[in-house]
Amino acid sequence: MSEKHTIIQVALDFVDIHRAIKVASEAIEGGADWLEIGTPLIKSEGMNAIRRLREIFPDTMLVADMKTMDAGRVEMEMAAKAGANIAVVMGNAPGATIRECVLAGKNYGIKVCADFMDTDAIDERIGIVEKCGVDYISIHTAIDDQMSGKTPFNVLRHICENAHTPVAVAGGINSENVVDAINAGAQIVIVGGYISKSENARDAANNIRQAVKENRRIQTGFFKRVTREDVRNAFMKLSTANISDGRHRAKSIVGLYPVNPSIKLIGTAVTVRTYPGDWAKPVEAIDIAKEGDVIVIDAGGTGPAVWGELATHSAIQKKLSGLVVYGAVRDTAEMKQLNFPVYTKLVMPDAGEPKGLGEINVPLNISGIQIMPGDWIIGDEDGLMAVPQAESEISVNYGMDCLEKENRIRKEILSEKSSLGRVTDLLKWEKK
Ligand SMILES: O=C(CO)[C@H](O)[C@H](O)COP(=O)(O)O
Repeated sequence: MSEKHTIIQVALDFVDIHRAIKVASEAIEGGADWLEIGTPLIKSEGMNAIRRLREIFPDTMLVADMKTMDAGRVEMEMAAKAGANIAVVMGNAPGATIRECVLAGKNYGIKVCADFMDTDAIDERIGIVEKCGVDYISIHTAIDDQMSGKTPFNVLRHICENAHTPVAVAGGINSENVVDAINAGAQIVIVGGYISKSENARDAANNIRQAVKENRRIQTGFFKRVTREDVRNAFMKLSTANISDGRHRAKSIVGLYPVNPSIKLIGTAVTVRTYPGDWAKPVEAIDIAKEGDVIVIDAGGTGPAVWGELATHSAIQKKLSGLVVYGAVRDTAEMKQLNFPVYTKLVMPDAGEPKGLGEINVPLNISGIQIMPGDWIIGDEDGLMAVPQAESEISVNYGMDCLEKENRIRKEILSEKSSLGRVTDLLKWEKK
């Protein structure tokens, strides 16, 4: 490996070989060096994925991300015989397994990379795998850990300074933070989602190449893990469908409809439980709420109205983000004119009385969905989602992952004049 040339390894984390081949071709055109047959692809297609990529890319270095934990010999042998140049064993696999991988690697002519994910006593472990004779080590933040904001960078520099083996880095590398990887001393950058989910994987690979060459951050709106401070901006990019998909088809709040369907609602909940038609607590809540909050009212799912034009003006004065009412509102013409996002069960002209019953900032349950004060409420033309405050980062990051994957699939459907079924090989994945 030349000292100056940073290796760009594209991780093909697909379940379908056809999509992996498309991205691999684009990425190589864009300047990627090595192709990684990702673990999902290996699990889905087996060693045939390596054989197929070897046929198409006879001269490219192929890395089989076997993530071996046991039976090192047979797994390295399989990868080598299928055409891989490098195979991956987990850095925290038993020492005996690492040794077997290295011996098998020598026997079958492939290199071995030890992959470290969320490893305790990492210096000690690296000492062990180096003693066993691995050829590379990788410092890796698992995709699932990335979703709560973790990155590989906190240990990377220390490892690069102390390891005796070339260091690779993986885990959310993109055209902005790849510079941090290089500056920390990584010799191989493993890039998965930033390239494989890009609508144009060629340009994405090229961006990584340019960023590395010029030691420059190339801004990207996607493929970045969001931290708590950026959650609101990230929710702006997501649809309620993305949010639901990202949390394993999480259920939405049903039975409420947007007064202004084209205006998105995003904010943190100030909750109100009141008696049907009693608008005292809803109006008091406006004064308690802070900028960016959404008032969520459970008024028993029935009329009379607990909210109207004057309350809407008041909420706008306080810079609130919207209103959700399990009950009734009125003055919807003004709400539309004022562009205030409102979701309600009912609309009716008759208001109730301000009796002062009920409570502010108590847990609510609307259509089976629990809403706590401070939870995120997101509404769009498809409906309403409530995201628990503690899950906001994870929810946004998995939602972004769904959005990014859909962007790539849409591009494949349009550019190939194809269909969702054909692009994703749907028949193969139907339940048997
Ligand atoms: O091995 C992997 C997951 O275990 C990925 O290939 C690796 O994390 C790179 O993907 P990304 O850049 O999307 O994190």
